[in-house]
Amino acid sequence: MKTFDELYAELTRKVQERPEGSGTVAQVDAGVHAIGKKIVEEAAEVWMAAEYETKDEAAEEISQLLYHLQTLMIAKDISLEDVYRHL
Ligand SMILES: N=c1c2ncn([C@@H]3O[C@H](COP(=O)(O)OP(=O)(O)OP(=O)(O)O)[C@@H](O)[C@H]3O)c2ncn1[C@@H]1O[C@H](COP(=O)(O)O)[C@@H](O)[C@H]1O
Repeated sequence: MKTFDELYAELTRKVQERPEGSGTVAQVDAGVHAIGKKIVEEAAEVWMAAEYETKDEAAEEISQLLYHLQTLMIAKDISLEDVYRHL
């Protein structure tokens, strides 16, 4: 189990170190347009899961959406503080 902040730190490290086989590195390299499409897809999956699937399935879809939002943040050099300042 990991927190939002811990995942962000892990993904940031991965993108800096570029380990072989990292999906995150591939996502960030694919760029903002590709990540944006993934976010829209994942958001729709969250909506559908919340309407028609179990609580646990909805939670899993939410975790995937949060992951893809973080890849966009990293691709755009947006820090946690940049976001939290608006909460
Ligand atoms: N939390 C996640 C995570 N959530 C979602 N995803 C990605 O999002 C995809 C889920 O999308 P879908 O359900 O739409 O599945 P899919 O359509 O088969 O996916 P694609 O064909 O589009 O890749 C997964 O296949 C992963 O590629 C994630 N990929 C990685 N992480 C975590 O990120 C960290 C770094 O991962 P790597 O960079 O891969 O080492 C690790 O701690 C991982 O657990």
